[in-house]
Amino acid sequence: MNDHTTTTASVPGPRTPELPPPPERVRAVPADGDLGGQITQGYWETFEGEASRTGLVTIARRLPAIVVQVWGTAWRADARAAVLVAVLQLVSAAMVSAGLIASLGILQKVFAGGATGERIRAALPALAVVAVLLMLRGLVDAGISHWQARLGPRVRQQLEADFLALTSRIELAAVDDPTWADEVRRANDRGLYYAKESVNKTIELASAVLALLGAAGVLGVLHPVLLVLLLAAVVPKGAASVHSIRAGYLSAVRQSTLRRRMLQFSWVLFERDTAPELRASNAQQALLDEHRALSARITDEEVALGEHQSRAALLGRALGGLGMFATYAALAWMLGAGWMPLATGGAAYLAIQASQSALLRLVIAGHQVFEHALWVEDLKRFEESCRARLPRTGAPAPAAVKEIEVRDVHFTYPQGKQALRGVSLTLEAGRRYAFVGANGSGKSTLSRILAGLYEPTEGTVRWDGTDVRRFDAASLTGRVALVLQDPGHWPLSALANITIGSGNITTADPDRVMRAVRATGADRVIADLDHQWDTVLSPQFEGGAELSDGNWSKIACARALNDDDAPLLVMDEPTASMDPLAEDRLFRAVLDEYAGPDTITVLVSHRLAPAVACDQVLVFDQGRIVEAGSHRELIALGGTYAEMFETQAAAYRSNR
Ligand SMILES: Nc1ncnc2c1ncn2[C@@H]1O[C@H](COP(=O)(O)OP(=O)(O)OP(=O)(O)O)[C@@H](O)[C@H]1O
Repeated sequence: MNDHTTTTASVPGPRTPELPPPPERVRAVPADGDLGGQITQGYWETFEGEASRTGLVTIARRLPAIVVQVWGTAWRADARAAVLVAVLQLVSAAMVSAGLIASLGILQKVFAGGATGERIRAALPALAVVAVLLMLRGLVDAGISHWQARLGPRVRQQLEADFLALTSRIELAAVDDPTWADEVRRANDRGLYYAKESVNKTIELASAVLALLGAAGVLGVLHPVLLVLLLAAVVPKGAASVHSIRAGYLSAVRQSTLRRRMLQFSWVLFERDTAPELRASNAQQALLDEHRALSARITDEEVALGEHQSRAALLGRALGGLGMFATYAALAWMLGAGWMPLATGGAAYLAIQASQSALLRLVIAGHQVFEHALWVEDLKRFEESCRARLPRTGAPAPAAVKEIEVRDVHFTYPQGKQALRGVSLTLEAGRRYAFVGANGSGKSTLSRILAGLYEPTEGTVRWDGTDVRRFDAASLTGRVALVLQDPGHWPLSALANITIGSGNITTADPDRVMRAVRATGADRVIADLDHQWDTVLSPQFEGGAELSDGNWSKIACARALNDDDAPLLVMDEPTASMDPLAEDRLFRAVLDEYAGPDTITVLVSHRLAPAVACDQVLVFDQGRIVEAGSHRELIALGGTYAEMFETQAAAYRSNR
């Protein structure tokens, strides 16, 4: 036996500090002002800094890369629709410009000298061009709607698929990180939506630019001064819009933590999990008050933002109105002074109208693309950070293992809690191990490290001498059959709830499944369901069912045992909710039937009866293994294990 797993004397862990009595006044959530700081300071500061550094020039510089990214997604989603939408939008914009030029031709003919009939006849060809263009544009616009209707949903599907494929694979430690929790919500709620919308918005922007170039070109030819004056009319409005977008964006980022906290209060008020206890403890009012307090802070922020935006819009409009007044005044003055013939004046009026509407479209589209670009950037930054936290790739983990060596393993959670402080042990095939010890002593953490869900912060885990970091992470977890302390309640059929343990919800090996459900007692649970194997284990589906906690545990254990090729079986408190007979039956099945000569079996349990049957018991205390040996050896040692065992045994005896 390895010297790390022989009987050891108790090692004292770090001292737990004294707990002072609680204050009379309870704080259910961090005090006012702490929310933004304590919970999210890290990401908030970085992000806010980033947003405030993002000026118009930077955005304009980044825009091409974003457009390429967005259109790359559109291309992957539906290449034909993407090309057609883009081309048709551009054709439509070109038609608007051509229509304007033809309209000018009509005006010039109508205002020229000669008899009215002749003038009308002279204008007829241009009129015909306008009519044909209008008709064709109607057709082109119908084509755009048709292809956009195909493209939009497919882009959404592609974006969601990319996003979920990435976020569902990211290493588990990242999911524990509260910064990630904020970012993933923001990316899901905003980033995906805006990324999808930005496909259309970039087209609108391009078509507005073309329309403006056409109209402004005409205006510039008629009189360049008009062009300058027109700019003075539109720039203030545009600046006000951009300012409002920036303020809205920064406000949304500021509120994201607050909103998440408020949503948590909404959920506990109406979700099923908390519904019984909410009513039993009459906690509704207390939680409603907390919700109201958080909601009031969001309301204040929204009101302040709305007021700020409307002030900016008012200023933009006032200045823009002055600019527009100056443009028309200049036109009138030119006509009055005889600088411009009436026909050209009419054309100029048309061109001003067209330029104004194109400029307005440009401002709105630019406004939206700018807003969308910030969120798309945010989404892309988030996806990039996820890519950096994807589990490692490498050689496939071996199908069999004779010895797993854990050497001086330390582990600290992202929240800063040190859960393991130098754990060493050797696990051998064909042997059964029991992890026991106080709550919070690190048993589950080590189980998850053994299962490949976490990587040690320090130290190594070796499979037959090979550091597991050389193995592909997914292939390693695939070699471990695992029952978690808090197993997933999958809203899937009973059968899929069992086969999902090996990553599969479409096929089953009937003999293997039957053996697993018999071993755990899940056979009787499933037999009792209305649609047996096909019953969806969620009451939120019609015909679905809810199981008791103990019965859920039987399903979770069957899920792990169905994966009986796995050389490592880890069961973390599998029987915590089971009745004594079910527990006894499960442990017998695991230890006698499943813990074969090629399997390393690890049981984590507070009930010590199965520890007696294990080959080795490892006692955890404050992140360390303080005792290791067989049941007999540890009883003889008279340490923590002996005390725990005697206390439990005495409790059972005294109850007889
Ligand atoms: N996801 C997490 N994020 C941060 N800290 C965690 C996380 N999970 C566990 N911890 C902390 O790590 C320490 C070890 O927890 P662990 O769950 O490994 O203990 P355990 O021995 O399995 O306890 P129990 O007997 O109560 O199941 C505890 O202090 C716990 O609060």
